[in-house]
Order: sequence, then structure tokens, then C-alpha cells
Amino acid sequence: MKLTGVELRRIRMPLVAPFRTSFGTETDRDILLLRVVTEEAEGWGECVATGEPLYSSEYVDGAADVLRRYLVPAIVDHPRLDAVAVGSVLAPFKGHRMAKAALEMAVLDAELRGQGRSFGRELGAVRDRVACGVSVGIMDSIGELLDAVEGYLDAGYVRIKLKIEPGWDIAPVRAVRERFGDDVLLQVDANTAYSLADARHLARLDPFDLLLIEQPLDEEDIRGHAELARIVRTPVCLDESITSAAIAADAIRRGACAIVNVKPGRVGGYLEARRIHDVCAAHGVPVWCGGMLETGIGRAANVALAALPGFTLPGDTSASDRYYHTDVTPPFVLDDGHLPVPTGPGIGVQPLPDVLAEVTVASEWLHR
Ligand SMILES: CC(=O)N[C@@H](Cc1ccc2ccccc2c1)C(=O)O
Ligand SMILES: [Mg+2]
Repeated sequence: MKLTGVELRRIRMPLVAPFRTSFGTETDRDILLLRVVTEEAEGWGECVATGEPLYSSEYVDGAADVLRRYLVPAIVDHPRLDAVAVGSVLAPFKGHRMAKAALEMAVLDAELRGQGRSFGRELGAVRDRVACGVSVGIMDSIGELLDAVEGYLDAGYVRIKLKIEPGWDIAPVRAVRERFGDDVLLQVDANTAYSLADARHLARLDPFDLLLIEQPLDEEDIRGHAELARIVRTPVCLDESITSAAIAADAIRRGACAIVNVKPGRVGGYLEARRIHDVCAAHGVPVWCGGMLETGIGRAANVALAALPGFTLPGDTSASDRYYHTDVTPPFVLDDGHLPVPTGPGIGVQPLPDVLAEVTVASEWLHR
């Protein structure tokens, strides 16, 4: 494909409710969207970086800068551009996986729209709908948490994930178990808030029969997670630590994780996400699709990814209204606890022009 234009669009989306994790509280989402224009078709990409570098080292302004200064200029003159080429052209630039992922996603979307081929078909989806879980933030009280969980269960979510941190872990898990019973699929996510010294404390979660404990330790502490896994019976799942297929293989071989949360933005794109799926499948390690509060653009691509065979656990592929009153695409609506895999060309959705205009903070053409 020949690139004729790249648009960087900054949007601001208010959240339906504050979302608190061990690394902070979000009340609205500052999002970077990319639009790639080629002679055949247009493509959309969503950068999942957070506003501040609190989930990982990336942040929205940094991603915009590296795209403007290095990543987009590196690909614009490529004679035969496609998503695979993007990965190899950008490889010399270190890190910035979320920025790279957004650009690769937009090129892949344009490429597939041009071919009339869906993300699901391209990635290897084997299902036409995916079971959806929901991520529940840290709350001011146990009562507030139980009301929120009740609402999500009533909405049909098939799995509940509770954010935890020191001081908010055993009690909320016990309360949810006592109120909603042992059959609810339940897991926790610490976003690196604990240390190996907390191992015995975290082992107190074992009686609650959780599906997994997600990223309890620092993202660089692979060895620590392997040692924790020998003390805590609940399966350890990694999120922030897993930034490539090679690192996934290493973490699995060292006993650091029994389950992997796959996030295309965190690992540099949907093609690497599929490679992580394949490596995990080869080791018999289940994966599930994580979430970064994406708009319908990223959500559409994530639902396609979540339909691959190795995605055997419900993901954080929640409905649009989990986070937003109005999504920039037609909303993803939960049906019997599932979301349908888009079947149209590319990601299968388009931004709604009037909604997009309303939430747009800035737009710039990086290449014309
Ligand atoms: C759904 C879920 O829990 N996602 C991340 C954490 C997270 C939390 C808050 C966020 C705020 C803005 C952007 C991304 C964010 C990601 C996780 O699995 O660890
Ligand atoms: Mg996580």
C-alpha cells in the first residue's frame, strides 16, 4: 500500500465512574487515535498509553511525540507498506510498544479493509462471540463494591476481576464470595502493588478459589513471581511483565506465570499478540484478552483477538457502557455475557463522525 496521509487525533472521554487501581484513579480517558490513509483504504489505530506513566513507562504525550518525530516518518516512504513491514521498519527504535502498536494497527486495518478481510479472519478467530469479564476498581467501602459487583453480574458479565492493593485485598474478596457465592468466576489484579515479603499475606487469598492473581509484583521481577508461585496456590497471571513472545516463553519456563493477560498495545501490536498466544498455547498456558479502557476502535480489534482458540478465559473485553456513556463507534453491547466478533473488513467498525468531533481535543496531519 502507498501511504497518502497519517492523522494523529487526541480525544478526551469522560468515564461513567472513577476507576481506581493501585497506581491511581482515572476519571476520564486521554486517548490518542491514529488514522492512516492509503490509496486503497483508511485504517484506524488506538494507542492504549495512559495519561501519565503509571501503568508502564509510556504516556500519551510521549507516544504522540515518538510517532510524530520517529515512527511515522520512518514508514511514510515505504514503497510497499503493510502491517508486517511496519514491525520490521520500527524495530530499530527501542521500546514505545504502545505507540508502535497503534501505528501497526492502523496500517493493518487499512490493509485488511482494502482486501475486504476482517481482523478475526486474519488473526485466526475460531468463535463468532466472546465471553466477557469486567474489571472492578478499588472503592471507598465494601458496600459500594458489592453494589457495583451486583450490577455487573446483573448485566451478565461472566467473570469479576477485583483491583487490589495492600489494605484492600482479603476483605473485598471475602465479601464478594460471601455475598455472591463460590460459583462466580473471580480473580484479582494488583498492578504490581506487592513485594515478595507479602507472599504469606497473598497466600491468604488461596481459600477463596480465585481463577488467578494478576501481576502481584514489579513488572521486572520475573524471579520473584516464580518464588511467589511456590508459596501461593492461586495461579499467577502476568500482565505488565509480558511485553513480547520471547519474554512470555522465558516467564513460563521459569515458572513465573501459569496464565497470561494478552494486551496488543503493551506488546507492540496485534501480530505480536498472536505470537504470544501461539507461544502460550505451545506451553499449555491459557491466555485472556486484557483491557486498557479502549474506545470501540481498540475494543473491536480486542474482541477479534479474544476469539482465537487459546483465549480460554473471559477477558476484560467489557461492553462500551462499562466505561463510556457514548462510545466513538456504535456501542459494544453485552448479550448473554458475550460480545459479537465484528465481521466487517478490517476492525469492522468506524468512528461516528459527530461523536468523534465532540470528543476531539486536537487533530494534526503528520503526513499529507
Ligand atoms: C481493565 C483493567 O483493569 N486494565 C488494566 C489497568 C488499567 C487501569 C486503569 C487505566 C486507566 C486508563 C488507561 C488504562 C488503564 C488500565 C489492567 O488490567 O491492569
Ligand atoms: Mg492487569
